[in-house]
Amino acid sequence: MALEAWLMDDSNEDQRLPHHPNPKELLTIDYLAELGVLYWKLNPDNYEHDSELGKIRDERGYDYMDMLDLCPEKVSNYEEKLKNFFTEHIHKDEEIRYCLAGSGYFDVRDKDDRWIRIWMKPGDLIVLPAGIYHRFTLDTGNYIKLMRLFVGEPVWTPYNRPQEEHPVRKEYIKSLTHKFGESIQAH
Ligand SMILES: CSCCC(=O)C(=O)O
Ligand SMILES: [Fe+2]
Repeated sequence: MALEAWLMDDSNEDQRLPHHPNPKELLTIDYLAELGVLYWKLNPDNYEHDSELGKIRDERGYDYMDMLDLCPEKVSNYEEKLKNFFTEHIHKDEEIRYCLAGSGYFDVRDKDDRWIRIWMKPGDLIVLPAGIYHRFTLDTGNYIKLMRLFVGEPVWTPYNRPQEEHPVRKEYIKSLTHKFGESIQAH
């Protein structure tokens, strides 16, 4: 099963609901690629000995790895962390997440500043580019186990929106402009 991503509706319902538009319409991997979002489908049962994962890590320099098991028993300040994850932000570096169990939603802004919802399930590995506005929420299953990857010493610092003057944000907008021309708006 390929990755599922869609344009979110703008209802104020629970963030853990899918927020599918009516009619339901899925976006393509190419659409995400245009935003700089990368995606791989891997075998999550084999993550400790997976040569495909090893190859991606080698090629992209992801030498750091740890696990985030998002349940109240294993995470300190669980509620606060979830609240922060759902606050729109950017990072100076890529955000690389590999879902090993459970599921959840990564929301990213598209070039027209609309929310795209990406449903992460076991085997889904995504890379969000530095400077893209995004947020994360659990879905109604209420559980996810993620592998976090990074190049070198990890820095997880979020910079909450607005960050229009942040050099990394500007760089990201420039990369979009190269792809889409001048029609894209700076927000
Ligand atoms: C649960 S990992 C995703 C949340 C996030 O955007 C972050 O950690 O920066
Ligand atoms: Fe983030």
